[in-house]
Amino acid sequence: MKSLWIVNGQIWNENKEQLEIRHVKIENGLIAAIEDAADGLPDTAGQDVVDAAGKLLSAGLIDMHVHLRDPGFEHKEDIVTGTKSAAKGGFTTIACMPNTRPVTDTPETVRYILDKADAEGLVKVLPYAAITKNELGRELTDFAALKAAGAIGFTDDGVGVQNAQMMKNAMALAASMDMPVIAHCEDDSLVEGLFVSEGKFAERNGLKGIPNESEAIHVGRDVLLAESTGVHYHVCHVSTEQSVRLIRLAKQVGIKVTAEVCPHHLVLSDEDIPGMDPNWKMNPPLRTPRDVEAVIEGLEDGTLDMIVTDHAPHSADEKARGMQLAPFGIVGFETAFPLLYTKFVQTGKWTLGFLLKRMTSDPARVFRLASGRLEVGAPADLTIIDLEDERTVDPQTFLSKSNNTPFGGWKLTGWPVLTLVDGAVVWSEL
Ligand SMILES: NC(=O)N[C@@H](CC(=O)O)C(=O)O
Ligand SMILES: [Zn+2]
Ligand SMILES: [Zn+2]
Repeated sequence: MKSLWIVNGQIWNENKEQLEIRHVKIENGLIAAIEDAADGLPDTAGQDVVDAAGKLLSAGLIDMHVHLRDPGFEHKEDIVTGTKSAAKGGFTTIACMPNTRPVTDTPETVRYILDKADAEGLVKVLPYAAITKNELGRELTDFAALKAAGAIGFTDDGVGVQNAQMMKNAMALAASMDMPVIAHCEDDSLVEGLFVSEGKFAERNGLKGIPNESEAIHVGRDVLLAESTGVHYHVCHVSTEQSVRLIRLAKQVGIKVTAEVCPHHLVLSDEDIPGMDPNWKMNPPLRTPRDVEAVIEGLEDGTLDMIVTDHAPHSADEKARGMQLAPFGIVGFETAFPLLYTKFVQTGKWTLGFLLKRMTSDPARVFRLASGRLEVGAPADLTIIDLEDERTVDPQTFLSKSNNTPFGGWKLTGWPVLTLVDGAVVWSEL
């Protein structure tokens, strides 16, 4: 079988904290060799070659929180368009949420997702299964059967598990089978009917806002339940200062908790919302500038382990219903890396290595994935990114079926140009 060489790529050296030019050889879907460019070009006669000169070569990005909407909401997205959109964004592994129709609460639906992703998807798809049947919070799903079918964890993302005993039972059962519980933290009684955060935007518009405690109350409850059950507990889309504080404390006392944060919660606050525009409506809502500072700090000190997009496509019709009635959620794959690169790396706040770590090896570490590292023997899941390329975000060009984003018109730098999964090019504009 032919090998593939990616020559002249710039690879981040974690120890030296700098980019170095390397030639990477791919064989049988794995990284077979990484050679120093100082030794000259390798002999590539008869083999495939991609020239990555002047560009970053990274382990493929990993996104542990996405909505592919398949089965059931294919007017928003499906496994083909969702994985295309992910590939274009530089992602090679994504984990999809179970708030589908039917809810991913049976082995059949888990297998449907895995089979379709295998046959038609462009990137690796890891399905989560629901904690409770139909995500209604009343009755646990069949964890053992769902795990056997290939689910990688349990979550009712989209809604919080309201009942503490239900959550405790779920955690105890998940712990007994070495599976994580992933939580959308939201106390319904504090949120009912509200759609923006407490803060300046709500005040200016005469709206009652969602209080920060609605999220943090669940985080506090759940870290205690994680402590008593010993489960690996993972907190979804952390957005408040209080949640960061609770997770930090929980980690300090050795509770097995991990957490994620979304690009929009790192970059936007409620004060940036331009008006009653549903493309700025997502759950959790954009919080105050103080919360934005806190989640950035949390990500920097490792309290928050990884960045996830929470890619949440909704159709133009659904988003046209106005701020109050439109569904929560924004798409994320095709802007995540350039957004964060522009806002945090180009400004000198983070190193490139830090951003890459939080989007590759950290999610891989937390969820024990084989990919996420650019090293010999690892799967050749790779992304080439043009760090000089500046483009204006045009939602109409998204490969996602949906274009609900607040970032339209933003000038961003650092666009993925080629994505490989198991050594095969799944998307390229090189
Ligand atoms: N994040 C969102 O605003 N929406 C998500 C649900 C979720 O992630 O909780 C969705 O499914 O649309
Ligand atoms: Zn959620
Ligand atoms: Zn979600």
